[in-house]
Amino acid sequence: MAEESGKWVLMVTAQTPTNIAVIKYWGKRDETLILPVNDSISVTLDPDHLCTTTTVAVSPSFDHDRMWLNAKEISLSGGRFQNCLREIRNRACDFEDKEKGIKIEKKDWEKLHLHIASYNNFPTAAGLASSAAGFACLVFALAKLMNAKEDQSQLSAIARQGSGSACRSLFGGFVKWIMGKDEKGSDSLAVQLADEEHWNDLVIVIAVVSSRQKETSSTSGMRESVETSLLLQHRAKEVVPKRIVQMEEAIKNRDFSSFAQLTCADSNQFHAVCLDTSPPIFYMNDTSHRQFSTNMETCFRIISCVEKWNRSEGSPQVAYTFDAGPNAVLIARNKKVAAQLLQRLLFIFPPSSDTDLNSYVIGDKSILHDAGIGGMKDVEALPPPPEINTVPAQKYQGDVSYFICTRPGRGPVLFSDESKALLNPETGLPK
Ligand SMILES: Nc1ncnc2c1ncn2[C@@H]1O[C@H](COP(=O)(O)OP(=O)(O)OP(=O)(O)O)[C@@H](O)[C@H]1O
Ligand SMILES: C[C@@](O)(CCOP(=O)(O)OP(=O)(O)O)CC(=O)O
Repeated sequence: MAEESGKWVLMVTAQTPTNIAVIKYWGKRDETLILPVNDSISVTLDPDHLCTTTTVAVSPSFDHDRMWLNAKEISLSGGRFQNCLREIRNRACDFEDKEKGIKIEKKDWEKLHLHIASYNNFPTAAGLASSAAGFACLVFALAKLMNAKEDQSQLSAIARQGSGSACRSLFGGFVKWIMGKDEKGSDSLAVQLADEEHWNDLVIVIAVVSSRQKETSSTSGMRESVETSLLLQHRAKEVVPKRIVQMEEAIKNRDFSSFAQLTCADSNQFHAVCLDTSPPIFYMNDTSHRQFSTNMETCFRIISCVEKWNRSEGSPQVAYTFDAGPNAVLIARNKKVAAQLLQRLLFIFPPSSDTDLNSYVIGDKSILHDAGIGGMKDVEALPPPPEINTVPAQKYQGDVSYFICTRPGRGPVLFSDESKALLNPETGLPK
């Protein structure tokens, strides 16, 4: 290490996207290494709207590893954090910055402690894949800090040990997590199927029905499904392998009909597996009982709205998918369809009277503009969707918390601009 070893703090800041699975990962064959029972495929979401930013720092003046998540100090003692830290430290290489007088040899990384600060710009642990963006960002940033030479796929195999779905957040666009065969997990990693430009017509609207923490975590939910659901075994062995081939083909050919049909069917089967679990798991609800029926009904209303519209058009316009929570991720075939979708959603789920439209529809505001909606007057004037045949068409004001308009997005990036760092460059403590 450099002579004036107490003086310096070396930092790296990175930003990493979340992802939404269109062929779901549900079930592990190895709990510690996080090896799945089937391949999965996801779409990376635009980090401009949903992302994690993480700063990692190292300094001889730090006396133990520390982490702050969303400005609160959290423990790093959990096995998943420890596994990621150990794997990255094993791959650390020599580093030198002559200007700053910093020299770290491979063997020094073992002894040096880390400070980590991370911020999710969306709700944590609410079924919006915070663990995916979070662990991907941690591993990506640490790999850069420690000068590791691994490529993105090799890094994905480390992020996987933090949270399975995290391995898919190491790439932008369309990503496949190959389940692999190796007992040690060396071949269970993510690969990019196509980048974010490949199918840039797609628009994604997320209906945030609840941002509360869920009752059954994905980790324990899938463990219970592996132990008790026969449908899960059938799904992993017979259904998913065929769907993976079809989904890869649909993505390659930008075949929206096939993409939508597979996405909806796979989401529905994942929730069917949850219901087939003993005791059954209902993810389309909320931890609070008062909200239970409302959230459940909201999910079914969204599914029914999309199903009816798709049927009336004769071919799918929108795909829906739900992870381990009640939030609907809706993928529209293009911007025009997305504007029509938003009109339908705002007709059925107008904001409560005390909610401002600007905070009710966030993310890419151009979709609101394309839908011809500039204010509450335009929302009130929306006609009922023509395919709805109940007269008068029902409205469910306040049943959705807010909508996020986004699109397929890029993979992790590094920030060279120090103003983006979450740690103070002098002290290594949160800013
Ligand atoms: N930015 C982050 N950096 C590191 N770890 C994070 C970060 N954000 C979340 N996590 C970890 O992920 C956990 C939350 O994961 P969990 O699977 O419960 O929720 P989720 O990922 O938001 O939802 P889901 O995976 O069902 O979509 C947190 O308790 C924390 O351990
Ligand atoms: C429903 C899912 O979102 C499940 C995600 O599970 P996690 O990756 O959060 O689980 P662990 O590996 O135990 O951390 C489907 C998916 O993302 O493929």
